[in-house]
Amino acid sequence: MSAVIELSQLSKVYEPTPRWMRVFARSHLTESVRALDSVNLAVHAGEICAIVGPNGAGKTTMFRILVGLTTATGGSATVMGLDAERDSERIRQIVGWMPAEDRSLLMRATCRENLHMHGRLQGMPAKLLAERIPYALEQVNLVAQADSVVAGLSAGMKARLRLARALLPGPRALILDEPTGAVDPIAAHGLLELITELVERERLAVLISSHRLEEIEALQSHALLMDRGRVKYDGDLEDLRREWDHPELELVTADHGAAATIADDLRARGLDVAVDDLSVRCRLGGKHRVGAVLAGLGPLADSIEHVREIPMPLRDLIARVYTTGGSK
Ligand SMILES: Nc1ncnc2c1ncn2[C@@H]1O[C@H](COP(=O)(O)OP(=O)(O)OP(=O)(O)O)[C@@H](O)[C@H]1O
Repeated sequence: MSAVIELSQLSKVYEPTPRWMRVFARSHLTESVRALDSVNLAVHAGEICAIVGPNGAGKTTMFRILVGLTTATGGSATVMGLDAERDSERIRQIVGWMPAEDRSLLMRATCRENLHMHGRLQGMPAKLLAERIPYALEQVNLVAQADSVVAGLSAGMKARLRLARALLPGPRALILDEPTGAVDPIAAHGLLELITELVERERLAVLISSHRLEEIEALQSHALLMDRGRVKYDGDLEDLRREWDHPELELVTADHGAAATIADDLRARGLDVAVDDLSVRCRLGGKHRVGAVLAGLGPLADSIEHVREIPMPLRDLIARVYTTGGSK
């Protein structure tokens, strides 16, 4: 099956602002910035790919290239085989785009009016819009609010209206830049559930960026970890965990003497150990696996009452990928 969204060696360098323009520019570049450096990616129909990375990683630049708002300086970006630069008009008809900062909702207009105006600005004929607006409102559960003024809606509803806007053209791909940015955690959870259902129902290919890692984990998606324009990891979050997780092992012992003896034994095997009352904790990883660590305790294991393996939070897992530069 061929990919819906495909990036091949995609690169983008922002050139320094010419000297004569610096006087006029509010902010200007004195050196060139490599925002994307040979990025490869394939997202298929029905697949969500989470783009994760610190500020300046290149997420927004990638999205803007895909929707034709800026051009690449190397490589290519295609959606359903259409080139993001040459076929940008047609791409806009098959890609729904929800930008991160969006102050473009008309607060005094209704949801329906907002969708109508947006559709017209995108060049959609009125007849087509008359069909698409009720469909888009239904997809995001805003039918009851169709004629409500936007100013009176909750942040979660406003985010759903922005999603409805992205759905207007009947897209095959969705690009969502920080979709839950201004939304409280409960509404954010609802929005992500809605997106997941949509993807399954409509078989959309989705690129999504979020600074909230717990959300990305909940999506159970493919993940592209980026740093300063380069790809650090490309794969399933589950595989990422399998490869990089250094879980914490907690052994709860019967008495203080046993806790101290077990801690000494583990330290002698090179593990970093902390003792808290009857509980002995150590971080696993590398050659240290749970089974081997427990087996190595021999008869000492008889004094263990409870064993718990605590996975690393996704935040720490990703930090490990960024900081260790390849050694697991
Ligand atoms: N229009 C521009 N002109 C010059 N440099 C830019 C421009 N847009 C982005 N950059 C630079 O390109 C790099 C990547 O920025 P980009 O906004 O794509 O990253 P990001 O991962 O989306 O970051 P954030 O999470 O902060 O939005 C940064 O160093 C940024 O300063």
